[in-house]
Amino acid sequence: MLSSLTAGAAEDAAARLELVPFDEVERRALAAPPALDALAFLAPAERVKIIAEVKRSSPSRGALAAISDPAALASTYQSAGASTVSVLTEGRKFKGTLEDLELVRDAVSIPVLRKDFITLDYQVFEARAAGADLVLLIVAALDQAQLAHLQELIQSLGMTALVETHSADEVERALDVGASLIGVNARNLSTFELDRDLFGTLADRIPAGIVRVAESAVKTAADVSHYRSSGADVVLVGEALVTGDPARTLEEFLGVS
Ligand SMILES: O=C(O)c1ccccc1NCC(=O)[C@H](O)[C@H](O)COP(=O)(O)O
Repeated sequence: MLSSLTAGAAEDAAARLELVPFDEVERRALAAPPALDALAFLAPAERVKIIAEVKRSSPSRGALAAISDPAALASTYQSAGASTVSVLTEGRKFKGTLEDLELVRDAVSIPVLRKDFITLDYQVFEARAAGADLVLLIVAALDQAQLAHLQELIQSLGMTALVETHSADEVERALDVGASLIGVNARNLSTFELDRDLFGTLADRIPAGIVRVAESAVKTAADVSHYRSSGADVVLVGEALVTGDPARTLEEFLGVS
């Protein structure tokens, strides 16, 4: 599944490249207002921080929420205490768009993450042009040379890469390219199996000074608490927020010490 998602996202980017040539998207990226310092917003603190996701649909769960106004949802997240908003921009399975990201960018003053299947420089320039401060890099979708190159490109544009892992070997690969923000996704992106204990088994491999993000599979505040007690600085939540009352749910999750 991961390889088909990645191939589909690259195909869609190639179609957009026909409309907006590479040089133009690069020019827009370089002309965009500077990116926010996401690491400052996500730095370890006394309380857990939350990246709140705009998620309409997913391959594992199908349609989750209509979300006709992503900007309003993002504003709700910010008011309820989110430290960053994640926007799924993949269209085929997640029903997201880059326009969603632009709308969210204009609505909030906290960092915005482009969550997609990124393999191309073009997608990174698109992210910056749309106002993203962070870009997701999924280690399993990239070889080491691509990972190093994209991480460097993201940094050179003033953004931060959230480098996503799912095994000890992938954490090593993230460290090798100098990632400063490492996510452990509880979801196996090929089988969709969820393992809430995976973060705890990998957290010690991520040295102090690097921000640790536990991603996916949060249903209740007890799950946030579980990640926090296993060493998470930040927890990334999608489905539980968009399918419930986003403000109340987020406030409840942030109540975890
Ligand atoms: O969510 C999916 O089904 C999925 C399937 C394949 C690749 C990626 C997928 N999701 C992306 C994410 O990692 C999540 O949207 C994110 O971590 C939030 O997860 P959740 O809180 O469980 O909605």
